[in-house]
Amino acid sequence: MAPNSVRYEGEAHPRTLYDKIWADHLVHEADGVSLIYIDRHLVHEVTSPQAFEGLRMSSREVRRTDCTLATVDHNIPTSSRKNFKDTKSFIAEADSRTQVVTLEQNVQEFGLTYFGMEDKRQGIVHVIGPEQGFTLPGTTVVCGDSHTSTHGAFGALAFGIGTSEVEHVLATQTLLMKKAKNMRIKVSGKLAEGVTSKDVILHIIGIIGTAGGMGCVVEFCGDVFENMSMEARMSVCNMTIEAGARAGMVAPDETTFNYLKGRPLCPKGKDWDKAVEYWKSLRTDKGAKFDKDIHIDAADIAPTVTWGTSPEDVVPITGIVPDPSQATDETKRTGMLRALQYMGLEPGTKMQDITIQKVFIGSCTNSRIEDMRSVASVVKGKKVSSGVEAMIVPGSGLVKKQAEAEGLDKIFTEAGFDWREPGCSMCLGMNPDRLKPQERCAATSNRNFEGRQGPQGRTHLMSPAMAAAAAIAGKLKDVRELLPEMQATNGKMAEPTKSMDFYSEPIDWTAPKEVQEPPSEGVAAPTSAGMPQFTSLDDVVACPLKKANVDTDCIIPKQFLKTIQRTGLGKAAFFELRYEDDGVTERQDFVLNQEPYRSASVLIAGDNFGCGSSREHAPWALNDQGIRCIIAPSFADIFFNNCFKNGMLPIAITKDIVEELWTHAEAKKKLTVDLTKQEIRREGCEAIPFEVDPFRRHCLLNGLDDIGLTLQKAEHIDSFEARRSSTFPWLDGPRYSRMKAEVRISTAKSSSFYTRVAKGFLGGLPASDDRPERPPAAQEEGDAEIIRIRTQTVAGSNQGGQVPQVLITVKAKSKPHAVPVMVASKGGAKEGSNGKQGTDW
Ligand SMILES: CC(C)[C@H](C(=O)O)[C@@H](O)C(=O)O
Ligand code: SF4
Repeated sequence: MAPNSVRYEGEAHPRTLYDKIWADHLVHEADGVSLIYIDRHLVHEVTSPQAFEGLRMSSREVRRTDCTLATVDHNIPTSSRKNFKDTKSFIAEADSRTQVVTLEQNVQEFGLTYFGMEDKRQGIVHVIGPEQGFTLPGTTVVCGDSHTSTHGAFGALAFGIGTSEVEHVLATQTLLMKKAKNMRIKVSGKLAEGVTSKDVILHIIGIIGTAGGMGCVVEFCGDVFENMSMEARMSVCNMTIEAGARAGMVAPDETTFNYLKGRPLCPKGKDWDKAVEYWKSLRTDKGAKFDKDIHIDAADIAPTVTWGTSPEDVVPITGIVPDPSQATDETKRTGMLRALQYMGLEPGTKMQDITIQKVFIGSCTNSRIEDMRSVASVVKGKKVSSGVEAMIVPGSGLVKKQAEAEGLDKIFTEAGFDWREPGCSMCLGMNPDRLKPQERCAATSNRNFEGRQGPQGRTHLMSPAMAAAAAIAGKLKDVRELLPEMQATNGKMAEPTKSMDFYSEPIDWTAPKEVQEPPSEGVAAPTSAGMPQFTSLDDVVACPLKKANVDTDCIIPKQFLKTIQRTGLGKAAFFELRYEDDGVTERQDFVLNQEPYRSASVLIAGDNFGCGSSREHAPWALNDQGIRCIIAPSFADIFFNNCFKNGMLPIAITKDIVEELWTHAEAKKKLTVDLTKQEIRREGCEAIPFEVDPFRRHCLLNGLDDIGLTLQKAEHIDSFEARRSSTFPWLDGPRYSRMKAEVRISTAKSSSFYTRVAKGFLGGLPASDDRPERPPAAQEEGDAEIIRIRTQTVAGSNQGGQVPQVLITVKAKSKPHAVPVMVASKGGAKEGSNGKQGTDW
């Protein structure tokens, strides 16, 4: 099979890079919904516990352990690990510890490769993927994290997903999706010295806004991106999510191939040649259509900084704090006033007059080796201004090691910087690194939302070079003024001392540990039936939340992300808007604290609701607070998606209607949201029709979960995987063929035996949710050993019907790990996941 992208090259229907990758990953298409295969799944501790628990509850396994890579980054302290014994004793904060320990247990139980705190490859999930060559051109890459867009720098289709989708990918290696629109952002010309990739992306967000890329996959092109290093491209793609697009990408080229060659998980030998040949085909065809097109001149870009609480609040460093009275739109003006008050700034203040107390260099945007070099070139031989605390947090253990090999750590510490261990650190402050209230920080991270780096903390986003300049000056500073001095000390700014050899040092791709018996052995738990239904909300109060760009950090701040449950988050909803600083006293000016809105089940909000982080904790918190439906002019893509996964209905409707509904809600009048008829009704008014995707509507009305539905398409996934193995052999992990062989060894001798066991098991399957016991006689036969028997229910072909199946996990006695074999089902579904019994799954 030729890859789809090659087959169409140059034909009558020119296609974009995104179109091609999409086509190469299409497993199945029906009713306007596509089942897309996922090549690479990165996992971290914050968004995975509930997903693994979901697998456990429904007795499911991780389908492609060889395509899944886990690490810890958000919760871990970045203090020295010299005395590290284990996570339990190292992480002082109880909830953070629980989340990390839970991941450790999950990777053990499900047999996943894991870079834990003792592993030098541990780091921020978006730094380690590319570093290992796990991220490859032409692949689909997902993670329960919005900055997965980073990996698009390699010409991959990479995007963040919610926890329900994490579970979906773990179980099926696919996602149900709708194709996004194509958007092109072209930046032509040459960047001036002192202007970096971070300035480019901040400038772009300033122009198109945080909702500018909504519903689109962005392709960055033009000489500026072509001339960028991979690190710089990653910083740009990383912040595509801040521009409202779920994914951003740059076509792979020689820079990409040079970066990748020799990395531990990259194809080798003939596979490398074959891969490069395919990767070269991954370019947008001449004449391909983009739904949105933006052109920017590189000469217009200056070192750029943020002044407010949204990444679109940018000005050149030579600019001033803007004046809200100049805003044309009322919601915008109110937003600006609030931002200035929060940031403690006066309109008209020169940006370079703003003094700072903290500097944070790190995060998945800017914690790679080039960023380290860039900072070193500015601070070499200088001192951090007195009264400023400055920290540098490398993105991974390998970045740290390389920086130290290059002597950069000495430059930092001599200048007065605190040189830390890798992690997300003060980007989000889920670990102990946080701003104090009112502290002002020059940060290289990607979000300046209220409370992001610590409650009441004030964040200015900028490039590593600019943050370094701020550290030295004690206030925001134009790094270009330092250029002559820097040239005298360093030669050229950020001159790369290229040392790829370091990265190509052979590293073993950890073999998973022996699969352990899970605690919930044999539990027959509801799966598809677990999703609440949504039909209508009759005669209910709606709460008017007259605010645009409500981000998910605002819907639920970081301190509540440490739970390993999906429930109990109601109190956390809008925590900082809702409570005074004591966290208990309600703010009277917040609408959800007023009657009758306190118990509202419908929320009517402004544009771009739910932007920012992919945290599914946001819909969980709203749901727990009693909100089942959100009406807004537009939604951020990931949040929108996450709502449906929790039986909630987001309705996108025009601004005029939203304003009309605000007035109606302010008059405390009731309304009905009817999904069956797809309309909003108010007494004495005409019904307002709304659009909802037919597939999602069907799932909501029937309370169906996607995983159950997808598992009905198992044979499509099987045959896609077989095609993928022959067309893109480099995408299968080194253990994959062994895994398949093992199943054959295990089952060939005894497939009828397994079928007998399974049928006997199904025959005795109780109607209730009593726990059937594993028959003790069925422990082993021949070379194969049954290590786990579970029942699971999947949605049947009849709407909403539940079909029990038996999943037997077997392993060859001589081989180290286990593979699930779905052998029989009851109630009309075919036997075996691939039409055969007990083989090859
Ligand atoms: C915790 C995670 C869901 C979140 C994200 O999606 O971005 C985090 O990384 C962030 O930066 O806010
Ligand atoms: S944005 Fe910050 S918190 Fe989120 S993954 Fe990146 S470094 Fe971690």
